[in-house]
Amino acid sequence: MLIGVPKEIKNHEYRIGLTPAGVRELVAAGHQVIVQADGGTAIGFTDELYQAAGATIIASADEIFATAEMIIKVKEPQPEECKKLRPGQLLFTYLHLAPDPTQTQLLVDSGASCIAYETVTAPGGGLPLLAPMSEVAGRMSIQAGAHHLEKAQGGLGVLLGGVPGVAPADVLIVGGGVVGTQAARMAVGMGANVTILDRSLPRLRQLDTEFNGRVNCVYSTVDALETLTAQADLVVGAVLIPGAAAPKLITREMVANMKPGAVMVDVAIDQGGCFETSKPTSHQEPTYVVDGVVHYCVTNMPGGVARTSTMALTNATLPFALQLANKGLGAAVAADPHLMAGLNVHDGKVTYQAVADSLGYDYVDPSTLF
Ligand SMILES: NC(=O)C1=CN([C@@H]2O[C@H](COP(=O)(O)OP(=O)(O)OC[C@H]3O[C@@H](n4cnc5c(N)ncnc54)[C@H](O)[C@@H]3O)[C@@H](O)[C@H]2O)C=CC1
Ligand SMILES: CC(=O)C(=O)O
Ligand SMILES: [Mg+2]
Repeated sequence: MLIGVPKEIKNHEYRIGLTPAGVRELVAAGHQVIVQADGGTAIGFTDELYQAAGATIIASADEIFATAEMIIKVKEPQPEECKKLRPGQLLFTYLHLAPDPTQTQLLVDSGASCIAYETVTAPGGGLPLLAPMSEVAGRMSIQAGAHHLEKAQGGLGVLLGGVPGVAPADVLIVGGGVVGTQAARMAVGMGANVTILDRSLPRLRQLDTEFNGRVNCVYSTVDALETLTAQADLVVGAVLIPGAAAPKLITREMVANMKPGAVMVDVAIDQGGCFETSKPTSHQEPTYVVDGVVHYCVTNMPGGVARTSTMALTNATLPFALQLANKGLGAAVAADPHLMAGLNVHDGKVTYQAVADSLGYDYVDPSTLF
């Protein structure tokens, strides 16, 4: 198969769809890979490294989109990229369609087959292609939160761990999945007083055991959210209903009752955000203030540590990219229901239930198509 890897064009997005090591695996399996010039240069993956791995370097994104049978990317295609997609072409990347009607319509119109990393599933549960970036974003959420709590960044002027004689900061993490767990690990490591809210009791039991009582594990209710947001110095939004728009759990009134200078990091912003006051921001201008509370809502947080993230992402996507390249879309998804779960749009149809429900499309069950 001819596989194309364009350079990412989202704001401050330096990740790339494949590492040179990933290219080498695909080439060894008999495939051809074309990579856009300078696609990975910013993170030390030079054109020479891609060539040494067996890729051909192509100057323009236009040529890659015009010729490749499968496009491997990182971020959801921007409108100019959506318009380059063709019927029968395969797109393998993050999509986050439920909160994004414009992109969804452009992908439907393109006639391409679009697999969303974030809805591919695993036999033991979980989301194997979302997990590595959730690990990164969870860890970064505390780093970003700590930074923006500094006075010069508009924050309250609080040190997460406190010092002997001064109590540590209160960190509230809403959602105890991959992002929430990694955020808790970092916050505990920095000495904060950490509370995780989740709606799943089995998950709260696991977290209680994992953190050996060092983290408060609390069932998520409106009451708990109201009380704990008012006390918090840093709130991390980390809930997910796979493929669907995030529920707005923290209301505008709750934000108004928070301490001025407190910081909220809404990691769930790529699914629309779980705070009523959230709106997407970029690495260039990551924060804004509502009712005195600093909001950090960067939709591509892992792009900030793009070298680590590119390696972590390729580790997870490569086995699926190989299946798709070796077998072609139809045979690959027919053989693997977990990969089929990733198919969000195919040949002008919406093939993921939560996206169809969120945006008012007819849902077409992909298992009826292959
Ligand atoms: N902004 C960014 O750059 C990035 C964003 N993300 C996003 O972070 C979010 C979280 O991802 P993961 O941790 O991987 O998901 P996950 O599925 O591992 O965890 C989500 C958790 O939320 C809990 N939950 C669901 N509804 C809830 C509710 N009403 N109240 C309390 N808890 C609830 C679930 O029980 C689950 O434990 C996703 O939207 C993901 O796309 C992930 C990576 C990067
Ligand atoms: C998951 C996601 O949105 C990201 O890595 O940017
Ligand atoms: Mg995102």
